[in-house]
Amino acid sequence: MAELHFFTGTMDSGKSTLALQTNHNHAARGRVGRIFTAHDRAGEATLSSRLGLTHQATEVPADFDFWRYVVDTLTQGGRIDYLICDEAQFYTRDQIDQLAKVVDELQIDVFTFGILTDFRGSLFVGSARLVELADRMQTLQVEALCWCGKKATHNARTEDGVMVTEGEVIVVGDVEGDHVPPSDEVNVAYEVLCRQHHRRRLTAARAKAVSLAPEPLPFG
Ligand SMILES: Nc1ncnc2c1ncn2[C@@H]1O[C@H](COP(=O)(O)OP(=O)(O)O)[C@@H](O)[C@H]1O
Ligand SMILES: Cc1cn([C@H]2C[C@H](O)[C@@H](COP(=O)(O)O)O2)c(=O)[nH]c1=O
Repeated sequence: MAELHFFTGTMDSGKSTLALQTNHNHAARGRVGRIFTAHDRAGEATLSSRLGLTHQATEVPADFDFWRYVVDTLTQGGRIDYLICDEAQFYTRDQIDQLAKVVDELQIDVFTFGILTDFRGSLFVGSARLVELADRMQTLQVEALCWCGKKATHNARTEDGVMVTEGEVIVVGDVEGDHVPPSDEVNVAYEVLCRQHHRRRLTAARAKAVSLAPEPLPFG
């Protein structure tokens, strides 16, 4: 029986790596798949892992119809055994419904990968629908960690180093690294945090600044 799988975890938990590994293992056994992604950091129509692997993919804009794509391919004599769908948090509700229909009506396995919640801690549209429809939902085993050492559960967004909770939902970016933008641009980055530190807006940099601040003198 074909199934709709949803693999989830915070940013930097290995989802894209697993997507590429899943494709590799199925392709190695002669199965024929198609790879999709949306707004990957590496650019359009690319599925990229931080471990260095990349693969050409089909970009999924909001008006892309998975059902039509698969039916058209099969009608033209093509073969599809499975779909790999990365950055699935960005897919629309309709697109997730189409993926479920592909599984049920065409017996094609669908493997989706994505983060659950946005920088505010709210479910992404695509992920919410996957939670509702997936046959299997699995959280990645390699846990990303908050600066305090606890399991990270939230994806914080920073602008010039300051955590923000308002703005556009979709802003492509990476967990903090060496990237330094031109001085006239806002430096948007992400940092994974535990719930408590996300709630308190306590990023690693702010925690460090607070711990280095001199103690106030006691009043006599
Ligand atoms: N230099 C490195 N050495 C070893 N592992 C790394 C390195 N950089 C990133 N990783 C690992 O790569 C994984 C992130 O890969 P990726 O598939 O891009 O994550 P996601 O798609 O979930 O954002 C994490 O498990 C992280 O530990
Ligand atoms: C939290 C959050 C993230 N994004 C973007 C940032 C990255 O480009 C992707 C996540 O990619 P990853 O492979 O899981 O690291 O999503 C966003 O647009 N909005 C957000 O709120």
